[in-house]
Amino acid sequence: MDAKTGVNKDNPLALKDPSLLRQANYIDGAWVGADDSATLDVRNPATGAVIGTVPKGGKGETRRAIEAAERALVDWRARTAKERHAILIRWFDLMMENQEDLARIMTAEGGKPLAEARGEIAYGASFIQWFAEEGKRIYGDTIPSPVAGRRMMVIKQPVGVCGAITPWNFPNAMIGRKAGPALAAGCTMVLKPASATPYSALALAELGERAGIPKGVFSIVTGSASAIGEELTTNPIVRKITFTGSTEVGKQLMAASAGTVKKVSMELGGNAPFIVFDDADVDAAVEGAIASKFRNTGQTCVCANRILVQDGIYDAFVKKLAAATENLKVADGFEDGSQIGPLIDDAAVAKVEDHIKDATGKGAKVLTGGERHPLGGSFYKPTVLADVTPQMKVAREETFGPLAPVFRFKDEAEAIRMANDTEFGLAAYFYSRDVGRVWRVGEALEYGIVSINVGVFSNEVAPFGGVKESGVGREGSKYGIDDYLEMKFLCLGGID
Ligand SMILES: O=CCCCC(=O)O
Repeated sequence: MDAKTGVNKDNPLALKDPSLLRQANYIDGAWVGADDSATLDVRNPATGAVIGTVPKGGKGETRRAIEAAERALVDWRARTAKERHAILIRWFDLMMENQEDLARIMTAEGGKPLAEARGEIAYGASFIQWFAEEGKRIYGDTIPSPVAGRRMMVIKQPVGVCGAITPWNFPNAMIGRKAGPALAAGCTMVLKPASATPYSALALAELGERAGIPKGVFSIVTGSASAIGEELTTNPIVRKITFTGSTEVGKQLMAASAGTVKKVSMELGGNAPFIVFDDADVDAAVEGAIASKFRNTGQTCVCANRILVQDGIYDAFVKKLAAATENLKVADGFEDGSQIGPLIDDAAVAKVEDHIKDATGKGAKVLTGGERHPLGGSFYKPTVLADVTPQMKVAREETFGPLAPVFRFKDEAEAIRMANDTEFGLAAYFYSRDVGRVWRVGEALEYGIVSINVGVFSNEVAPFGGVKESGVGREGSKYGIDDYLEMKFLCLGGID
């Protein structure tokens, strides 16, 4: 037993509170199996070992969760923001009190290095705390009427029942970022977590129940993505779909939601450029590139996907980047000091390999990595490629793995052209110490987020979201609650 954390190091899933590892669905305030008792295995990607099972739910279970959410909506939206705030703050407190157990569950099912997993729990919880407060600030408006004898007002009301689909790469934080604003606004939610990482979601439902979230307000259905997704997107009771995941699946969900004209929030794929100009602080840029590229083993929609470096500093930059990459510790997420964990599955490794093969076949050079890690399974060595060109697959597709391809550019105009030459528009990064360039490039990049001289920008107070095929809507920040509200215009006459 570790004296500091109280956790059994020989069995990392020997939790301080074992009842957080829930292997059932949470529907209408009850812990239940699938109707036909079918289950799905959940595996640890570091070892391939089965950790446990969860119900393989489908349309019927989802429909019941939606109907429960509709019943629960009546009372939940009628409560004061202050009452909802009290429950959400209890939920936040419980998440932070159980940070270590929640992080261990996340590392076991998603492979994320434990230090990063702890950080994600705090990040996910911060959305619950932030939106608990923002729920108290849902203001309306009055409008001076152009017609005598009338009064004009705008009020904001909860959208209603929301369907949420969350990814495996941030199995806690993406729930906080969706459920926080939804519940604070007075909406209810049915959530389908990724099949690879359901336990993080179920643990949050367990803590939500302890915090006093009423039955039906927040249900979780694990199981078949197609069946659950179909019910969520076609059931007319559901008024909003919120999704974080690939652009391909996002488009399918948007098309399916069109039949009942649901509101949608989509946080989709990226192809983030990371531009380093000649005038940058090269050491700071290398540090930022490592943080951005290798966060969550490169499996983040905002990870640098294309590193664009200006001619004058290209050689110095790639040398330093390769050296820093070589120093990263690849290990099981539970091992002390692990910085690069396993990829989520074999398909993810195959994509990295395909991008490297394509690039080296067209002239790119491997500076470090470029092969599977001796640990085996889905561990891959963090890799730096030099002499990468726009003709290679890595220029167009999101690798979603520990591969840093470094492109070369001549001047500012070329860098902007290369950076914007993609259908995606989520996050972009650049390093420069020229204040004029900072404004010019910041304004010219066609992205929802532009991070300047900073490698990791995410937090609960900032708006997160993309343009072009990277998505619709914003999460987090004072704007994030708007996606869960409808505006109503009240026009009052006949009172004078
Ligand atoms: O893959 C994208 C999830 C969001 C990451 C972040 O919030 O920084």
